Amino acid sequence: MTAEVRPVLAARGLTVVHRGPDGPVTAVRGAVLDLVPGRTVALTGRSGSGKTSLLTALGLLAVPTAGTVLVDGRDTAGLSDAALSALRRDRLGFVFQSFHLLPQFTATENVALAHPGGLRRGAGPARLLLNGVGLGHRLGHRPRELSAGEQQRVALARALVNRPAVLLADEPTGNLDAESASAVLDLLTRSAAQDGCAVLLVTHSAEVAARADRVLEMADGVLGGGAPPALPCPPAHAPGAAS
Ligand SMILES: Nc1ncnc2c1ncn2[C@@H]1O[C@H](COP(=O)(O)OP(=O)(O)OP(=O)(O)O)[C@@H](O)[C@H]1O
Repeated sequence: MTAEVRPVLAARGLTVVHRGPDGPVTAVRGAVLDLVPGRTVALTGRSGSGKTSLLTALGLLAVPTAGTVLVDGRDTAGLSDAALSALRRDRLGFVFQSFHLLPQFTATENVALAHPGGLRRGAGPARLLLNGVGLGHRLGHRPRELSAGEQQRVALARALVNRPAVLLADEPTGNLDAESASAVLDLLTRSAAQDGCAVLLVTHSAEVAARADRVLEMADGVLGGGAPPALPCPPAHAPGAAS
């Protein structure tokens, strides 16, 4: 019998309406979603279907128009900006389409700065993660001295260095060749399997989606269902695992 696993991040009736120049645009319509420790969910859908809007609301970066996001079973509606930012820092990791790396810092420093121990204590873990995504030879490069795909991998390493409970990644393999994409996917699936991280990744690639435990499709703001996870329950040490 499979033990029930509590979601670390959940959406209930999540609706996002943008105010566009020509009037409101409903980007997400009542999404319901559970992300559980140790599982990877791929989110697919055509351009403009609402994937980034959903990710942004799930990541507590924008207040939804309706519905709510729960972190560790706790409703985040009405939390102060400080409380939301603490939840983002302590529980969530992000990889955005634009990487938001700090231009004056090296690859190692960009990753280490996101480590709870700061630059000094984070440098070792940062180097390990950068090696894991094939950037061991670019540790001292600043963002402008890196290709787009290399910057994307630095952003992924930065998102993982504080061992987040949830990783939200917007097309983390979008700029990568097959070999680099495979290294990134290995790192993501390893983070899920070993650290119990719940991963949600937006992708246009059928190959990437095939490596996820579950695939969900968005169409015109509606989040469709997907095949249930094929894997057995996540590791016993994962937070939130029911006894
Ligand atoms: N800030 C905004 N103001 C107005 N409309 C917006 C805003 N952001 C997104 N939209 C609209 O909301 C819809 C969903 O956009 P979103 O970026 O979430 O789609 P997406 O599925 O991530 O697309 P892509 O695959 O191209 O990145 C689109 O029609 C878009 O034009």
